[in-house]
Amino acid sequence: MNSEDFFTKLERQIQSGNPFVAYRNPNDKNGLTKALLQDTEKAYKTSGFNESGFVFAPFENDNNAFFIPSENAESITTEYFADKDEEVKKEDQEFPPVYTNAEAKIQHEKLVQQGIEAIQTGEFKKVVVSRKEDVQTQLEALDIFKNLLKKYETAFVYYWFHPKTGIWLGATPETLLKVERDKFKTMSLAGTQSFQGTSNVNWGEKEIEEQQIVTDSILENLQDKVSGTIHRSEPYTTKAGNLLHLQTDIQGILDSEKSNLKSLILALHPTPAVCGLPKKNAKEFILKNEGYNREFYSGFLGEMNMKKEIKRNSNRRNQENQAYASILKQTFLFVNLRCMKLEAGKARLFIGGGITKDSNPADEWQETVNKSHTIKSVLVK
Ligand SMILES: C=C(O[C@@H]1C=C(C(=O)O)C=C[C@H]1O)C(=O)O
Repeated sequence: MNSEDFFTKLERQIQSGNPFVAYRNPNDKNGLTKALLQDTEKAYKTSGFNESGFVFAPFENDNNAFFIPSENAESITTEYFADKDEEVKKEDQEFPPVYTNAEAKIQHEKLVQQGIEAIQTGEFKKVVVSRKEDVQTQLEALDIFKNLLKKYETAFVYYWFHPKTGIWLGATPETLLKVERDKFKTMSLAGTQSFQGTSNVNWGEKEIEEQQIVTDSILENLQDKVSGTIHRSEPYTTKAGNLLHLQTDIQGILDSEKSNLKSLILALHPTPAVCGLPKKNAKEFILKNEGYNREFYSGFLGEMNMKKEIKRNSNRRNQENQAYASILKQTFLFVNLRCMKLEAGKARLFIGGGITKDSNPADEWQETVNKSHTIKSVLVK
């Protein structure tokens, strides 16, 4: 449908108070933006991950993953492209004043210091600590969503609403897991620096080690679930908004006797990109010391066992050019980063960063400030 109709439908759904999700997968060449509109306010949960729909899972508590079942939702799509002129205008815009709350800074630096000390005593090798920040905004959620769509073509952009979770929006650069037939893809993403006009940059030892920990852990956790070798790229620099990260692409073939979607999710989530290593100790540290509830930040979300129709010609020389369609199931999950929870006039931002033995508390604070720009820049008209 055309974009106007798509957004009108979405507006009606918002008014109805029933759950929905609207989203666009990264780098979609057609700008394909989809929505699933649930027809009742019922809360569906999944713990088996074998249903078809859109899943929205928190950082912690495996039995609390919400989902919108395909069979109980209307599916609509549109091809939405950013108006380039409008986009340029946005790029020119100043970020809202950088939020410098002295107390928040002291608190975060203290948390980082605690993390470093726990690493020194051997509790774990890496931990990801985060904070929340509340920002005023006059914008409606739908306008924020449009801003995200316009600004972040390479990210997974979404707008989720459920009466039980509230409104969440984000633009995440991180794939948790993509599965199509027996092929899977994931990534190791860590290490951050500000984008200063070029992606041709050097990385320090701290960032290289921090990202290597994520790669090694993903490879180890997937080892007994695949058939044959797991392929991985060299680490490379990738751009996400105003930031650069180190990324390694990981892919392979699944062994269907040894794995299913649930076992893969449990093996990966939460990766050391958002939790730490070893997982258990790092998670305990986070839950005990962060001092707030992450809720769905650093959880995961996306299409789960969604039917996808592949059209292809049976024979190129076929004069009738008859198309044959085959249906396959696709899962495309992302880590919920660079996100916010929206309440009346207020956006709660969630931002974190990985701590290793070489971390510096003041730098880690600055990293969270830089990361918060991804979201802050879409909260202005
Ligand atoms: C935890 C976040 O990001 C993660 C942590 C990173 C880091 O520590 O350098 C980089 C990318 C993400 O994997 C966040 O954005 O909140």
